[in-house]
Amino acid sequence: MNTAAEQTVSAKLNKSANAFAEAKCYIPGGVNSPVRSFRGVGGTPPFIARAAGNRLFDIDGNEYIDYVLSWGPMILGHSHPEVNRALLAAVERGVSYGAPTLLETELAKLVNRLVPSMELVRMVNSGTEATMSALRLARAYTKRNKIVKFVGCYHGHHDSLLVKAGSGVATFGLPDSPGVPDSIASTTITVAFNHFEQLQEVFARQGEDIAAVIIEPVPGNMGMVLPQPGYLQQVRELTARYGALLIFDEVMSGFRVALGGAQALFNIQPDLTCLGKVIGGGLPVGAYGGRREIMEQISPAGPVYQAGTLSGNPLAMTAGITTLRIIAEDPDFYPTLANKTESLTTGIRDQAEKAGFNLQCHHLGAMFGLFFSDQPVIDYDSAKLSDSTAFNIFFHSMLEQGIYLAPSQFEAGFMSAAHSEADIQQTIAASAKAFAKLADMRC
Ligand SMILES: Cc1ncc(COP(=O)(O)O)c(C=O)c1O
Ligand SMILES: NCC(=O)CCC(=O)O
Repeated sequence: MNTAAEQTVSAKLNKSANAFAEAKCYIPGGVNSPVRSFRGVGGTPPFIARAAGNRLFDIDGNEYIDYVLSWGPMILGHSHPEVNRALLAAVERGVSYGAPTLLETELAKLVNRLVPSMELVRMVNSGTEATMSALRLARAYTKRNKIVKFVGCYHGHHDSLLVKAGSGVATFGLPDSPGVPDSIASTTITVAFNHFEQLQEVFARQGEDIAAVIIEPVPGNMGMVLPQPGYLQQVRELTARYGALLIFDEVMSGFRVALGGAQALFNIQPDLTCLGKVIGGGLPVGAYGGRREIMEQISPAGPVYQAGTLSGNPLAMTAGITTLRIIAEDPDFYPTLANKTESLTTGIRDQAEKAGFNLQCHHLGAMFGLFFSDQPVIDYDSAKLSDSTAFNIFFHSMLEQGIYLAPSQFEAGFMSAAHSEADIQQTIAASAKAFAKLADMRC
């Protein structure tokens, strides 16, 4: 699909291409999550053999500076020695018990300390489970059925929220997924992010029926988009006025835009919060939590059922505890990450400008987004206006030069503690070459 850049990459990915072909014989599309397939940008995804620090190593012997970081979790970098040591020791004690452990309380306490709005915390195995369970709880607590979500926000792949979703759904240009019953989709109302008047209108018409508004406070699944000043506060006030719960989906922004997540940064207290990614330190963990009185509705404290054979798994808790302790201990951890992210995005934007391209660069904490657009990007409609062909060519040129970005314009990028100044300069230099290639192709 893509050009010379892609063919050069493919030549370096012979083993991966064969592995991908074989995987497709046994796994739908050859992947266990669609966003890994490179369907949006074309070409062969490198099959990864191992990872260390900020590097990925594929089975063809190529090495990449990684800005995907397993889609966000690896904030300390891959194979962090302290996390690995803790995990190896945990393996020796047995990998799962299906019975209470001290580790679960320890992680819940840590989360409560870092995100105080989460007075009670329930561990699950993924971000999807966290948002799915939070919606059920919100519906039960308010005795209302309708949910409001924002176009281009992604909250996982369960029925209620697979409506006008971002991430892979946006990348592949899918309308709402087949298999989601109309009866469920029709309980989900969608409005544009950053357009408070739309939310106001919805509440004016149906406010008494709305159980919850679920929002990515800093969306990262339509590319990375920033909330307009005061917007999240307005959403908070409106939901409170109508007795609807405000659910912050901080699966991506949690422990990433700041230690306490977007809610700490913008000083907003949601009723419920969903976490995932960083909280598991690379193992499968999600969590939801919030006001005690609401969370006490969850079984067995209350009647709302939610369960999990592997929930609170000792390995996952160990990786999460070790990661959160490390990031919480060092007061310079987030300022350093934020500076690195800013210097990366500023450097890339400067190179784009030199080559005559308009690039919208967003960053907050250790999260960033790049749009090939001369318009401000504030919502899904403006994100869609960006030039995806230019992005695809840029993406493949960067990959060829050993820089691993998310394979879609509708995804965010991530910085880790393991990225050095030299890596950032190498990435900026690679971007200069990628823009030069794009400029050549334009002529
Ligand atoms: C904001 C947000 N919520 C929920 C999810 C779903 O998490 P998971 O993929 O762990 O199910 C994701 C990522 O996939 C996400 O970015
Ligand atoms: N931004 C989208 C994700 O993080 C999802 C990853 C996946 O579904 O594999």
